[in-house]
Amino acid sequence: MTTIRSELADPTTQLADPDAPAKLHVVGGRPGIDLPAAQQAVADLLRALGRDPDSAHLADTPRRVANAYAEMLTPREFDLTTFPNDEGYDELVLARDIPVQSLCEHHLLPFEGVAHVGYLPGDRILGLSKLARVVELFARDLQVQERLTKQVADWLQGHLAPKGVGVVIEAEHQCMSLRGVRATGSRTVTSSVHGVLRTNPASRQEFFALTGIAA
Ligand SMILES: Nc1nc2c(ncn2[C@@H]2O[C@H](COP(=O)(O)OP(=O)(O)OP(=O)(O)O)[C@@H](O)[C@H]2O)c(=O)[nH]1
Ligand SMILES: [Zn+2]
Repeated sequence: MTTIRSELADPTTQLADPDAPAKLHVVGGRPGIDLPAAQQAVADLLRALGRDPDSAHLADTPRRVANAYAEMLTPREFDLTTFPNDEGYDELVLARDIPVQSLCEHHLLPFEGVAHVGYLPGDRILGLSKLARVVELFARDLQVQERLTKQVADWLQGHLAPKGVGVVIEAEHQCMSLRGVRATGSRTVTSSVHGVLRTNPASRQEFFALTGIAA
């Protein structure tokens, strides 16, 4: 099997061709994280909040916080493994309840929930774990839920070229529960669908029914 490298979120490499490589190596980490600068910024923030970052209790906090943000903003790399659809499987494949953990770009607070990711295969089927890996690829970023949902759907459509793709994300935003409106327990639902799942009402309805969301 061939492994090729893809820039993060580059949708140019098609795997729809049966002769295409069976593995696409997807680069994980994001450029631009400067840990010493982040550490200094956390120390400055603590000071601005009236805390003493040099006190015994807080001495290691800037390092921990900088590392925590770096980890939360760095998706793991993986191989997008596909197989020929030799059996001509032509029904939906749906992975439900994939954990989603991301950071709201407005408040730098987490939003967490689940994604339901489905596709209608074309010439190739996808290793099942890869649906969760693609969710992580875009979730480990500063995000809004709408963009995250669309990026996962667009990326799968671009790289796998299936007959259709659907993504639903249900998440609770800590910026809406810990602070601000304090609407604890409210979950936001977003969706993005492509191909047959968008254009064919019966397929669309089946997809949303399988996710548990009324179409
Ligand atoms: N559309 C969208 N909005 C989000 C998301 N995450 C957080 N927000 C919202 O972004 C908005 C930012 O609004 P602002 O009025 O600038 O910020 P704010 O004063 O902190 O707002 P409050 O949260 O209402 O106190 C808030 O309404 C958040 O709830 C998201 O994923 N998608
Ligand atoms: Zn927010």
